[in-house]
Amino acid sequence: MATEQQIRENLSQYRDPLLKEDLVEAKALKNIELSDGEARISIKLGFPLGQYKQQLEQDLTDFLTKLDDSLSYKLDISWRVDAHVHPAKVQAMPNVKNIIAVASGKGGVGKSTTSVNLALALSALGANVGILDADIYGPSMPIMLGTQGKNPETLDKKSIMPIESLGLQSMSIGYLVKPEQAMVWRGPMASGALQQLINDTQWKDLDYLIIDLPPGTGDIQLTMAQKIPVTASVVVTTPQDIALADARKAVTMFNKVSVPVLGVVENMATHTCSNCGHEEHIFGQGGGDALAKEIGVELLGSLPLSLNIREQTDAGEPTVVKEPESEVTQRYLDIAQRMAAKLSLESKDFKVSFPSISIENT
Ligand SMILES: Nc1ncnc2c1ncn2[C@@H]1O[C@H](COP(=O)(O)OP(=O)(O)OP(=O)(O)O)[C@@H](O)[C@H]1O
Repeated sequence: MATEQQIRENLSQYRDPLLKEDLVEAKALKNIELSDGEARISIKLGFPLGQYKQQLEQDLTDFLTKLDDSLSYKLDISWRVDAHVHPAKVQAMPNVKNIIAVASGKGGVGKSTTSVNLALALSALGANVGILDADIYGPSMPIMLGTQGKNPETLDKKSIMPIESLGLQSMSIGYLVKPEQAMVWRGPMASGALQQLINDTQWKDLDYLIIDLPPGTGDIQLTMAQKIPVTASVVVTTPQDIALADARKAVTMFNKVSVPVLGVVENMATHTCSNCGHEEHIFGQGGGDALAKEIGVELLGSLPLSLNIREQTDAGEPTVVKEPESEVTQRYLDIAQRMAAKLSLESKDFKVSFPSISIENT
């Protein structure tokens, strides 16, 4: 007769492909109940599951049945995103469980396009997501989300409400000032404006806030990574060597301020012919993979150079919403899920129950 302990042991032999560890080790196993030849197993994961829930249910049932077919298995799989803060950053942001900064070593690699599609992908998986356009000098979020000309409401003359569209909450300096106005701001003023934008926005119950950082690894980026309670980061790169060298700088910057790097996303890795759909590695194969290995981070995934991505995102309907069934959307979903799964394991010993904000009077 099988015991609870045996089922736990069998379960611990299953390595989850997203977490890259077993579910017992990942503290996802919540309960096992045995009665009348049936094992009821409840599992709770720390990231949005989307379609993965059905797949995991099937894979686990098959796996457990193979090891012991004297029982039938009933799986109850659920998820909830936990709030994580880096141990060094004591103060979390109200209503925001996790902040993910998206960076690139240099401009024009498609960081904003990637940020917005990943934010939409996380939302499609079931999470509550916000996006903050931190590119003071070249805000692109209003165009990408089709929210140009919108003005955020203020409640009490201090806090501002995010703009909601396509299921995302968003905030951008582009909603508040004319582009020429911000262009003349110097470094400290730009950092100050940004910080105000971050502190004064009334986000509503976010699982993830994606911050689209300005390109580069200078003072603004460093200040932000230090002053904002960033939980983790993602680096976007293109396969060209020069971009790879710059991407390395971005990873080094996050290491310096002890922000975990969830991985690298390789953008414009291949070219998809808009006539025949043929995919070619125009910059050579495996750049992102090599970089990831060299600096010890994961390659979360690659996106092709595709006319659709450019046209859809630049027209305010990013690919993930415009073509939810497309192969490109599937890639964004896979990357988003890998990213969220990895984040669920970060500083798991430092989990805080949400909300937990400490206010000190000095
Ligand atoms: N995978 C892709 N395929 C085709 N075009 C892309 C892809 N990713 C981004 N682009 C296009 O490249 C241009 C630059 O992209 P984006 O603004 O996202 O880059 P960025 O790195 O955020 O730039 P910046 O450094 O100026 O903030 C945009 O016109 C965008 O539509």
